[in-house]
Amino acid sequence: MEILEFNEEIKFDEELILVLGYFDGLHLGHQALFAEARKVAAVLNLKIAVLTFPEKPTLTFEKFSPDMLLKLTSDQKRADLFAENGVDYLVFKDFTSDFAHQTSEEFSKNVVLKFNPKVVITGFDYTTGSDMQNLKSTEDYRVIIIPEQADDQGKISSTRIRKAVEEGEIAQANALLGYAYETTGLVVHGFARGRQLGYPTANLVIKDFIHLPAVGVYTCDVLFHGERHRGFASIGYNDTFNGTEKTVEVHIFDFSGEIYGEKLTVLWLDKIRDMIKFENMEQLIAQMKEDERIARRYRL
Ligand SMILES: Cc1cc2nc3c(=O)[nH]c(=O)nc-3n(C[C@H](O)[C@H](O)[C@H](O)COP(=O)(O)O)c2cc1C
Ligand SMILES: Nc1ncnc2c1ncn2[C@@H]1O[C@H](COP(=O)(O)OP(=O)(O)O)[C@@H](O)[C@H]1O
Repeated sequence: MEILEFNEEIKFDEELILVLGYFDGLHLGHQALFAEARKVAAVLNLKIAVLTFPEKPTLTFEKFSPDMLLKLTSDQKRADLFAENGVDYLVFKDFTSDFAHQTSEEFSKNVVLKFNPKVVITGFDYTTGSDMQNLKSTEDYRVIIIPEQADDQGKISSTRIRKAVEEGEIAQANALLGYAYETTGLVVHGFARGRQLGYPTANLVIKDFIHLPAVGVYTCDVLFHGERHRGFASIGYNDTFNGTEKTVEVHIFDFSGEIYGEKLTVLWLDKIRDMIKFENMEQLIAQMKEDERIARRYRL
């Protein structure tokens, strides 16, 4: 997959299938667009381009709050997901006022046609231009609009997934994403208490602007040095020790070694319980033993 910046000069000579959207999380609803794109691309023997934005378009329209920068995936994971979904050209455009204020006709001429598309694929609620129209087929390209993808609770949406993640409903979030929600961080030093508990934990500092699961204890898998290990993790304030800072910590089962400075990816699988403020360390250890049984038993 090639990653490109959309600018005045961009022009594809080959014909393409163009997919349009922001795609936070690339969830099952989004994946339906790419499934269609792959189908059409195979029939027409064309490559797939996606035009997307580095940040959410809402930044251009609404009063800023730092939450608006939070995403379901890191930029790296998002690029990986586009590649897994069959995208050949990932093209980024800053969603500026000028871009937003184009009419749909201008959008078609200044943006869509630069991709030389045979077919353009969007979601049912994707509108273009200041006139907020659905994109329409022209002499140059055919537009396919993918209908709403839903489950028994309604539309599959990034909003629903964000809510599930932030409420700790990880299994639900994963079901809507079609993959395990993940967080990548750098292993840094904590208070060196974990080893006393019998469960050394890699404390993660997270540099990406992403939604974190709710405070609690989770079953997880950990990607580390190209291998996948089962573990359990805690997100919270270490209440038993009167902690004041929120930490993300993970213990990897059947592993020992110094891993400071390493990058780990935690795949959140299921919530085990809420955080508890225990009377003493022994109670915490007893509970963690029970948590370990649950986490080890969890089957994907
Ligand atoms: C699976 C798991 C469950 C945990 N549950 C709790 C808990 O219920 N209450 C609590 O205060 N701390 C809990 N912790 C956090 C421990 O307090 C923390 O890992 C320990 O203080 C080590 O901190 P350190 O890495 O800074 O040394 C849990 C940690 C893990 C890995
Ligand atoms: N099974 C394991 N899972 C996670 N980290 C481990 C494991 N075994 C050893 N470690 C190492 O121990 C460190 C955690 O020890 P801990 O006592 O919790 O101290 P601190 O929280 O100060 O780092 C990790 O950062 C890692 O380098």
